[in-house]
Amino acid sequence: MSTEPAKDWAAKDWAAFQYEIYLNGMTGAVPRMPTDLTRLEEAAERRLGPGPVGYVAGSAGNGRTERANRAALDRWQIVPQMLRDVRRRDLSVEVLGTRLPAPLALAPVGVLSIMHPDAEPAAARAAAAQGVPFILSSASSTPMEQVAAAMGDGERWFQLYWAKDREVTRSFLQRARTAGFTALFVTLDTPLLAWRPRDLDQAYLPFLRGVGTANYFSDPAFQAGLAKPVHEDLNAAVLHFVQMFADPGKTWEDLAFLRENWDGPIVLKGILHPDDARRAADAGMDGVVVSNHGGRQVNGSIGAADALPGVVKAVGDRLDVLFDSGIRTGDDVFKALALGARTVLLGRPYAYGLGLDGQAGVEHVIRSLLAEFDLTLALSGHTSPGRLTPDALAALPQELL
Ligand SMILES: Cc1cc2nc3c(=O)[nH]c(=O)nc-3n(C[C@H](O)[C@H](O)[C@H](O)COP(=O)(O)O)c2cc1C
Ligand SMILES: O=C(O)C(=O)c1ccccc1
Repeated sequence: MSTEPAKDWAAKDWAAFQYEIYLNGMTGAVPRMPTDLTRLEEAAERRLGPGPVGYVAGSAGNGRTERANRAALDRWQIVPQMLRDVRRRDLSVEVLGTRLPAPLALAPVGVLSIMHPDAEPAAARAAAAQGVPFILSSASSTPMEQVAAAMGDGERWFQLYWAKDREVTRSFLQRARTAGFTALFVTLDTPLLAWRPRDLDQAYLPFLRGVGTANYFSDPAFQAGLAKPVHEDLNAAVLHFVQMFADPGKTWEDLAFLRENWDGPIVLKGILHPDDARRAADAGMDGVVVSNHGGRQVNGSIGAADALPGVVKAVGDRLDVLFDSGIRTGDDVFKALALGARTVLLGRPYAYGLGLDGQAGVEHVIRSLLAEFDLTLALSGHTSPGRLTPDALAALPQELL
């Protein structure tokens, strides 16, 4: 584990942003985007229309799991403590052997070009500028090598959709390593795409038009499975992508293949059951992301924050437990950390930020969330995310649920 101190600017930046936004009050200049990140979806929809925003906002079935994600966070309340000298705060955390300036990473989100033409490179630059890791999706609109170049000296984390074709997976891992990616996030909850009525009813499925296939279409192992080059038969290439990008046949035994082909940290994304968390630890994995894919896969599944304590109890001392699904505000970050997550990932809000203002929009989202989290931490009597425990929370009284 590295013990290097947090980058100097990191903790100060969120406080600087608090002042910058606050001092607008002297001139009356309002920010270009809402500082309440729960209002971004509505703003993005006005700008971009119902197709792309519907795809990002959408979830599985009738949205029960998305609501469960909110309910699972909302059922906890923070119990602030006073007179604890909170002038000096350090938001840094250690994750996967690396010190991060704050307990936040951008979740892998595919097809970002539907939100903005600058797509993944813009999100990657924003994340690097703020010192926050960007997890690049396998289903990105831009080939991984180009996104890696945009990441500069930021953390390079890659999310793998574990393809049916071994050679494609092997090739992705090799390319990712060559491009300088260090940690691998393997998403397990999407061996099939779920029933998503909003997309079906709008017939808006971007990858069926070839969006989000850049890593595949540029891959020699993928191309080897095509009768004609991609540009000569786009539909055949898209169908080939659809039938091989995921694999419902995988089992725990297959993890050995990834270990053999990746020498950095491996994190399993989409873990909800404590037994699965134990299997991940037994298989020598370095972390898990407690996540239900933002409610986009199993309708009726457990809210992610309701699954978090069980996973932390099962494996919190054996590997790093990360969390996503439903994080929207600073107090959500606080609650997830108090329940035992080491870091949270943010999904939809940064995609909306990208849609509204490109790289600057993503930076606005990161800075707003961390500024709010820093204030929540301080006002609740705490100075460091690593020291939060469930004692900082109380369960909402049953009659108010
Ligand atoms: C439009 C969209 C595309 C996504 N694409 C991927 C993906 O390619 N790989 C992946 O592991 N997760 C993907 N996810 C899931 C996110 O990584 C993350 O788990 C989820 O968005 C977190 O929930 P939140 O949006 O409530 O923050 C996607 C989510 C959205 C909204
Ligand atoms: O939409 C998603 O949630 C997702 O994970 C995905 C899968 C394939 C292509 C693009 C996005």
